[in-house]
Amino acid sequence: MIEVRELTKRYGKVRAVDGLSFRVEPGRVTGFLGPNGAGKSTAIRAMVGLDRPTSGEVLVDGKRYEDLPRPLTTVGALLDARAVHGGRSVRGHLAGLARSNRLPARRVDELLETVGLASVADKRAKGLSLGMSQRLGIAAALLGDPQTLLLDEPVNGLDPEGVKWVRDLVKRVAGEGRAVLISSHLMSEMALTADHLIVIGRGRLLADTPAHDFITGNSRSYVLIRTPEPERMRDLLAARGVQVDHGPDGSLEAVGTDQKTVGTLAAESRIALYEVTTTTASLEDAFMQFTADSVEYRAEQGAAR
Ligand SMILES: Nc1ncnc2c1ncn2[C@@H]1O[C@H](COP(=O)(O)OP(=O)(O)OP(=O)(O)O)[C@@H](O)[C@H]1O
Repeated sequence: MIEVRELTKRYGKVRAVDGLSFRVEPGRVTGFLGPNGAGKSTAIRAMVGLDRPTSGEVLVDGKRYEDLPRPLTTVGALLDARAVHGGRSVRGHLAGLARSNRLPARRVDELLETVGLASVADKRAKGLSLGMSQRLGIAAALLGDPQTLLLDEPVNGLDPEGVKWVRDLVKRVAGEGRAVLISSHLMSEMALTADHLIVIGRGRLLADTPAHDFITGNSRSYVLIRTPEPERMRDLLAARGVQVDHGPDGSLEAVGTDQKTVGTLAAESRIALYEVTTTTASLEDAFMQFTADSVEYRAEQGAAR
């Protein structure tokens, strides 16, 4: 479990992270979202002691990273997949990490199998494709069998099979009662993977909420109706207090009702229906809506100063 407490990190005049507080709880996958430059990587680096906070702190299982006796057995992280010693082989890279962290050497071959790199174990780590480097980085993060896993953009460069592999892996790891934080710009993937979301913008916390609530709270679901008699249909729904907007191509968008109600009303009034579809927004829609609002809000705040 990770506890971020009032974390601030400044680079010169830039507040990369600004008074950020949240927890990464065990037993679930927490998605870490934010527009480019929001401060996600900086926050993750601070969690594993690679960046010293300007103020505030991060606790991993109640301790600061630098006070952990054997950090890799507590928290594993994938930050920059390309940051490996190029001259070493894939196996050599993991074996070196295992040795310096007093971890059993047999873990290395186990993990090479787990992440699907056994066949390239003797290749130079530098020659790996981005996707394979990501797998190697994930293997390194898992080496100490940690209770907390931090993955910064782990599916970057992976093919669809690799993306699914990461999704299944993090779900399994969280299912074992571990804490997982994963950042990604692939919203469709986050929607399939994350149980909980932390959304940040300009270094500040914007949302800390179950993924499902974030999507329903920041998007509009409606019943799309196509009929040759849109005006009559609209009046019927409006008379029952349903908000009806005009969609593209003469369609109607009814908010706060369902397909059954629409179908029954139309049948009772002998109105033909060509289409009745419930439309729910995606995480991507919700994220765009949510961050657009926050950008506007921040711009106004900035102007008021
Ligand atoms: N080492 C550094 N020196 C100076 N500025 C930095 C440094 N690292 C990050 N920044 C700045 O801090 C801000 C946050 O960057 P960070 O990489 O943490 O964001 P991010 O949310 O991970 O972005 P992305 O989604 O693009 O990866 C940016 O304005 C960035 O330019």
